[in-house]
Order: sequence, then structure tokens, then C-alpha cells
Amino acid sequence: MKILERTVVKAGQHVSVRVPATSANLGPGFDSLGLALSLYDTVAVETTDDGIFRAQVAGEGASALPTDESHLIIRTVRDTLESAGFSAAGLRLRAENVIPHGRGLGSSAAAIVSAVLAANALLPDGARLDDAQILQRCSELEGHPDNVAPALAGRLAISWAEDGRFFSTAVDTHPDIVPVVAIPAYELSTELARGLLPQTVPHDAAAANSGRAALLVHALTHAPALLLPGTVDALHQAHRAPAMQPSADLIEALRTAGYAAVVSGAGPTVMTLARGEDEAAAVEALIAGHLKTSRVPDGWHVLRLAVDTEGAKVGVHPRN
Ligand SMILES: Nc1ncnc2c1ncn2[C@@H]1O[C@H](COP(=O)(O)OP(=O)(O)O)[C@@H](O)[C@H]1O
Ligand SMILES: N[C@@H](CCOP(=O)(O)O)C(=O)O
Repeated sequence: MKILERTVVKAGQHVSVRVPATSANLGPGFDSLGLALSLYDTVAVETTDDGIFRAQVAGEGASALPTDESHLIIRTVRDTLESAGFSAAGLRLRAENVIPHGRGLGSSAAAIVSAVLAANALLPDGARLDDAQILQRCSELEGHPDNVAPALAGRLAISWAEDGRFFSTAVDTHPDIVPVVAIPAYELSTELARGLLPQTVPHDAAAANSGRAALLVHALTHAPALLLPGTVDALHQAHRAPAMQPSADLIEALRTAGYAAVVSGAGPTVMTLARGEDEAAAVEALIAGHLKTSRVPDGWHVLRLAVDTEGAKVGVHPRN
């Protein structure tokens, strides 16, 4: 058997990456629309020559995530180096996690993006991936592009796939848009939520959904008054509701009151796209009242966020 020779990347390199949370789907944009949010994970990676691969995790997942070479970011850094013909003799990683896990705010996408960008920065000139290759790699690892694209580029990302290739374009949102997220204590894995979807959908549902998705892009970029009709989904939310009934009930209460509430990603976080700070305050008041009077589990966190406009940021110290 032929053993593949890989060049070992230089030890003593330091890279840090900050990646935003993301909310995918936004109602009718299943696997295609995603919004970058002002909530960030940060990871610092150092190459060593001691043969040890170790992660130190603070914040979200600190007590649950592995700290050895099975950590998602360590695995993805190594795989990305290896696919470029390189390897690391050792890695030390420090993660400061703020994005909650299994809540539909793109934590796994943020981890994948930070790993691919860190690995890319560790590669020598001439071996690095370009932006299209980075999007391709991250989308393949995540399985869909709608979280990784806005995590990379910021803003509202519109993504699509063709013959196994992933593409995306990012656009500015209207300045009035204020995302308010209500994050429950309970988790729902994206894998499990994807398993609840049917293999095929009726033609009228697909036709209705494409009209709403087109309307939503206009509402988010130019006409926030159209956000309520623009966030009607016919493809995934109803199928997933039984797995997140408290979130589905909160969405119904918000939409009945005229607010554009959706399932964030695969859930169970509820995101409302408010029009301005006054409406955001009214949304927060409605959520607080609903959580007090309805029989929902405790432990929700409500955050008023902004749309992140920068996407992932990489720092290299020092550049070789
Ligand atoms: N920062 C991280 N570091 C390591 N693993 C992570 C990180 N963020 C997420 N993960 C992994 O991804 C899982 C959550 O992914 P997923 O079910 O897709 O939910 P989410 O909507 O948060 O992306 C976590 O349980 C964990 O295994
Ligand atoms: N389009 C995906 C989005 C998953 O987002 P996440 O934040 O829940 O990982 C889906 O709906 O499955």
C-alpha cells in the first residue's frame, strides 16, 4: 500500500477566528436563505510539534464537548489540511463558545467555518483555498449552505446548489430589521429535525413557497412592511412543529399579533424579524407575557440582536 507523504505545517503558528451565529430558512427559504447575527464564537488555534491534539472549551458545551482529537474543530482543521496535502504535528485549541448548541442558531456551521478558515490560514501561500473553495468545503461538511454562507460573508446570504456545487451571494438588509431571538432551554438536533421532513412535497406547496421566498428577499432588503406575508413557509415548519410544540405555539402567538416570527434554522429557537427598536420592544413584551401565562418549560433566553455585516474574521499572529 502506498503511504501518502504530507508536508507538516510549521509549528508555532497562531490563528484566531471569530464567527457569527446564523439563522437559516427565515420561513420559506429552506436550505437557501440565512442571516448572520451579532452573536459570536471565537477560537484560537496554535500549531505545535508535540503530537498532542487538545481543545480547551469555555462557555457553551464546556462540559459536554470532547477535548481530544475527536473535537469537531480539531477534526475539521486536520481534514482540511490533509485535503490540501499537509498535516499538523500537534494542535492546541482554545474555544470561547457563545452560540448555543442544538437550538437552530448555526453552532455547528460556526464550528466548521472557524476550522476551515483556521486551517486555510495555517497553509503556506499557494496552497490556500479561495473563497469559492471555502464555501464549497464548508457546505459539504455541514450538508447545506444556508448557515455557512452568511457565517462566512455576513448579511443576508442567498445560496443555491447545482450539480453538487454550492454558490452564494450576500446582500445588505434594510436598516430597520431587528432580529429578536427567543432561545428555549431544550435542544433539537438538526439531524433529527431533518429526519421529520417528507421526501416529496405537493406542487401547490412548492409553488406557494417560491412566491413567499421571493417576497421575503424584497421584504428583508427594501420593504419590511411585507415581512409578515414574506415569512410564510410551506415546506418545513409544520412538519417539525410536533418536535418543538412550545416554539410553534410562541410563533403562532407572535404572528397572530402581526409580528414576523419564524423557526430559526431547524429550531427550536424562535426568531422574530422586528421593524425597528420600538417593535422589537413590543415583541419582547409579548414573548415575556406568553412565557409567563402559557404552560411552557422554563429557561428561555430572549436576545435583541443585530444583523452581522462582516462575517467571519481571521487573525494570524504572526504571519510567516
Ligand atoms: N463550537 C463547537 N465546537 C464543537 N462542536 C460543536 C460546536 N458547535 C456545535 N458543535 C456540535 O454540533 C452540535 C449541534 O449541531 P446542530 O444539531 O446542527 O445544531 P445547531 O443548530 O446548533 O447547529 C453540537 O451538539 C456539537 O456536537
Ligand atoms: N436548512 C437547515 C438549517 C439548519 O440550521 P441549524 O442552525 O438548525 O443547524 C434545516 O432546516 O435543516
